[in-house]
Amino acid sequence: MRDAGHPERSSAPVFGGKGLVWEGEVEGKSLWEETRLETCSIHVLPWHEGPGITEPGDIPPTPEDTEHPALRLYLAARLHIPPASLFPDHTVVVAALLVSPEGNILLGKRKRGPHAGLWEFPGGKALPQETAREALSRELEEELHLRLPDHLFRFFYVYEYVQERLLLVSYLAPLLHLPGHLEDHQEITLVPPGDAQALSILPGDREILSTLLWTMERGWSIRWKDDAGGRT
Ligand SMILES: Nc1nc2c([nH]c(=O)n2[C@H]2C[C@H](O)[C@@H](COP(=O)(O)OP(=O)(O)OP(=O)(O)O)O2)c(=O)[nH]1
Repeated sequence: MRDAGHPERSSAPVFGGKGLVWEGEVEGKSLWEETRLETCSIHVLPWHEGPGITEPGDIPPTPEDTEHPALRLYLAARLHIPPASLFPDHTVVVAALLVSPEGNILLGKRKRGPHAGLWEFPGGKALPQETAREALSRELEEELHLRLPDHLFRFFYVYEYVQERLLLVSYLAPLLHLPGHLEDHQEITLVPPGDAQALSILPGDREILSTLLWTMERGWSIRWKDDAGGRT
């Protein structure tokens, strides 16, 4: 795994902070399941200009066709391209926002290391050859013996730790079952996203949560509705 604090790297931001992609819905159906990108409308929150919406047809076909880092990572996720391969000078960390049927989010309290005692989302560093889904599946299995559902990515948020050259990418997914094992965490909790902000968490996670609340205040639900492979 690459060292996030490598001294030879410059600290110029690629993002200038953060980026959000939220998939829209058509007739209540998550567009993640749509295979045709041209039918998809997504909300993008550029870090400088405020919220914006891309219309169907505006979405570039591949990550190479856009300079927009959040869109690049979003397209990589949809097209099963390893996210770390797009940003070879960065460490890419994938984190899962796992939502219970009640709408609570799962957090774990770190057992060891520099962040011991802090709450975080399950996840870890993506290996260069891994897709986001593969990296998350591996981390969730290793850390918590948790199975990753088929439904993923309706909320997709990128936070950059500029000095560390670390990109924290979060993906929303339904929590299918409770963890069977705690490897890296001393305890876990399930809390409403608003309450999670009162816990001791890392800066990137605080941004993720406040952006999640921002979207929820605008009526975007974090709960899964139904259909193939998901649950209500
Ligand atoms: N897992 C996780 N890491 C986070 C979160 N928020 C956040 O800023 N980070 C940062 C902390 C670390 O600098 C980095 C992840 O490191 P990690 O230690 O979890 O990665 P890893 O599981 O692959 O562990 P290792 O093999 O490098 O020890 O991302 C989060 O919610 N979950």
